[in-house]
Amino acid sequence: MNAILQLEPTWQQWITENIERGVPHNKIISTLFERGFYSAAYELMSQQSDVINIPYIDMTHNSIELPDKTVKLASTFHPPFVAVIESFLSHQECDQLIKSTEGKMKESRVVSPTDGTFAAHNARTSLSFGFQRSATPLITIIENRIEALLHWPAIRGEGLQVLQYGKGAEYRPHYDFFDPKNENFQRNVGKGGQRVGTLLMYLSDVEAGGGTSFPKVNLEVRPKKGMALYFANTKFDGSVESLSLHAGMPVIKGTKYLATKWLRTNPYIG
Ligand SMILES: O=C(O)CCC(=O)C(=O)O
Ligand SMILES: [Fe+2]
Repeated sequence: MNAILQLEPTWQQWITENIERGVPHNKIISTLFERGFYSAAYELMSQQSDVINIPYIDMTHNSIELPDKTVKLASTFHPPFVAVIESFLSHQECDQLIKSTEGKMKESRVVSPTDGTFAAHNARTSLSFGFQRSATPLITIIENRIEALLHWPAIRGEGLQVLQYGKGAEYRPHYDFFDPKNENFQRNVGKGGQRVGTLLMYLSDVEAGGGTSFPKVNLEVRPKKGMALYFANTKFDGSVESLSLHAGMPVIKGTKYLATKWLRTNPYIG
């Protein structure tokens, strides 16, 4: 059964009447989000191609057909919007991506809240390497897959970052969006706008620890090689989603490899 049919008849009628009256889809979707009818909102988003201002996943089926493979939508959650996609990358693609960073990994950096520059910080103790967009044929394939999954042009994305967390390494609770109240906001959004969403791709299994946790909503996703985790950093109206606070939990046993894709509002020129 589709999501709109699962609504009370009065809501179904409300949607039909508003569409017939010519109310812009964006307005209807926005109201559905406000009222907590997330599935119906996403269903409406996937039925029309007007300008949609957030990335979205077609949740009408449990599998999603992407240009080069079919993936499985394993779990969804709201709010904040979180989706888990199984077998997004093959094991071979994961291994190849890790291999392409050999000898290139450096201490990860974070955007400093005090001056907006990138600097190493003890809140993020992984090693990382940042690729340019389309840096390798495999990265281009992955970027096209992300574009199709999220209905978001590849150009509105930063280059892929590959991260390596050894034992004890973590990324403490943080937001991926740039804080509009911070005076360095303009400097960070200047190159492509806000970071509207984040797609994490687990490149390895981890024996213990290393989950991605969302402490404000008591949710934790365990790493699984090839699995992807998407979460929205902003709401439908573009404002920041404070529930998207998240952390890479310390690795207890094993090594965690991850690829991170940050999506921007506008084309990102790196
Ligand atoms: O390591 C994780 O699970 C989270 C990574 C993360 O938050 C990020 O790269 O922005
Ligand atoms: Fe993050």
